[in-house]
Amino acid sequence: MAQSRRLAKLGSYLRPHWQETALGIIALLSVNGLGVYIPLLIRSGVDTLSTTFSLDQVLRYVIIIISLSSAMWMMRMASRIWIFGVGRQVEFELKQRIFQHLLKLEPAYFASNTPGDLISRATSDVENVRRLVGFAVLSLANTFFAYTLTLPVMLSISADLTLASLAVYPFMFLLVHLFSNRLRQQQAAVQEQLSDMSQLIQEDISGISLIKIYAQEENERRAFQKKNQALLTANLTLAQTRNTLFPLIGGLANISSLIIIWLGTMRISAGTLAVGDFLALLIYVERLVFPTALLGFTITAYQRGEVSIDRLESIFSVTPKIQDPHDAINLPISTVKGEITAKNLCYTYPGANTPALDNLNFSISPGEVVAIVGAIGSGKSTLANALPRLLDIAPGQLFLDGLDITKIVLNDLRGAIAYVPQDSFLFSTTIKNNIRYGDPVSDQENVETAARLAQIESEVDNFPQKYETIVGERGITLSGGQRQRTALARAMLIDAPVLILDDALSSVDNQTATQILNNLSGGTQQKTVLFITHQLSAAATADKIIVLNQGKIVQIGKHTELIEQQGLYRKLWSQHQVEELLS
Ligand SMILES: Nc1ncnc2c1ncn2[C@@H]1O[C@H](COP(=O)(O)OP(=O)(O)OP(=O)(O)O)[C@@H](O)[C@H]1O
Repeated sequence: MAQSRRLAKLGSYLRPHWQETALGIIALLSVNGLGVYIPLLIRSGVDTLSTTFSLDQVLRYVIIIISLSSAMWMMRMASRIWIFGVGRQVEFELKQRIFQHLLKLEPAYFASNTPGDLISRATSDVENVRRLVGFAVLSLANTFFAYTLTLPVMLSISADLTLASLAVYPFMFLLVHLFSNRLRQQQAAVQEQLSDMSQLIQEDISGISLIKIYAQEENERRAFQKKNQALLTANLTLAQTRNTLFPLIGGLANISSLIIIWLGTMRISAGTLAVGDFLALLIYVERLVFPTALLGFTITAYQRGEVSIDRLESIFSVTPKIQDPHDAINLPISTVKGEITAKNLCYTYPGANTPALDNLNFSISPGEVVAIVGAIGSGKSTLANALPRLLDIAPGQLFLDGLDITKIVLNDLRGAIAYVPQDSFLFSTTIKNNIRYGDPVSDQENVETAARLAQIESEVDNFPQKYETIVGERGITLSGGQRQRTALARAMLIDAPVLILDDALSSVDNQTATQILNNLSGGTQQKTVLFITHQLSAAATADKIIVLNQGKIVQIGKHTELIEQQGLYRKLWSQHQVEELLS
């Protein structure tokens, strides 16, 4: 990103907090104003007292200087509170923005952007921007005021001494300039390595059982060591650059103090410089040493923040592909009948060579129970994901109640569909909250009814905490079948006119599956059900079966019709019967 655009972004982060930022900067200005005034007071005190010494005078100077120094200290505190506070606010808002933005993006985005990388951006990159907005802004403003206010006064006291003491500064700025590009690149490398490592940790923790089953601990350990080593190398390279630059800056800044002491004392002994002027100059040079020595840290914080701005903006710049069109049509759930039509429906995954859905045409009447069968990878889940627009389907191909799904308000479309995906994901909360996820205010009775329809009720009753049992990370871990039926109960709780089950009964035994299907047909007279399954005995009970092969519909019909035809369904059915006999 170009420097000007980065600055514009930085400005946009600060704009909502301009008042606190302005107050902080005014406070810094006052700090530096007092920082210039106090040495002048000391000079006048020294000059006065060296001619007419009196204890009263000393006391007066001491009280004034202590009061002004206290005011300066309070102003410095206030500047830190305001500016660091803005940093924290910006951090909060960025995290909020990232999360909200991610929620708007389609699942395909998360297939190509790993959770580890996104987590690292939402944490350590946001942290870097906080330091840029807080520490770097404060430090840069402070350095700027220190120079612009102090230098004119120094020059007015002794131009040649001031210029002599500043002789080292061009070298200092040259150094900073030479190092800044290198620092930015090395900082970016550290951030990348950190993301890589977060991703590996995240993936390994999710796949821990697999690692153990395949005895890959050693390989994973080595892979981690490699990433960790790369991070260490990147951090050390960066530290090396910083450790070269910072002491060089600090050393050069100290040289300017030495120049003042050396030349100043010579002038005092020659009688061409007053002691008060010498003291004031020395204090000023010392005052400049700190912000100058800090310049290295400030620049690092600034550049680190810039790299992170780029990394965050690359998330914000992704526009959600699936969103409401400007002329979106409302479809209140109570009016939905559940008629589904596909006209030449095609879908190709980004980067794939062949379509996952290839010219599908079908029509499903309201209340129909339709089974979708076919070999692995034939496009069944893709079809299930297309209807609630989890995929970016082109307009004019898929219709609900005759309305193009891409024209329907997304929330209305999704509200009309209850969906049980292939992986029965549960949140780490109570069973009750998992079941009523789609309707969080639903009462206990509804939750229990849904659990009964999904055949999970008796098992939940056996848990000590029943529906309050926490599942997942810090609670009971459910079996695959229990997870599936909890996910099924979640879909059953919503009174949606369309129900999509993507292989949602694969982990339950035949008897339970049949019972659930009976509940489904009994309780869903008016629901349109799309039912993906590998269990052909379940498919046989459907009103209609759609047979997919390599993304194409190869057969549509009732079970009794399809087994009469030569074709894929008859082949699958024969295989199924052999499996039934063997089991
Ligand atoms: N995110 C993706 N990116 C690219 N290709 C994908 C993606 N998801 C699925 N595919 C491909 O699309 C085709 C259809 O996949 P889909 O998951 O719809 O099959 P399926 O019939 O549901 O299979 P299964 O019975 O195993 O669930 C497959 O060739 C698959 O490799």
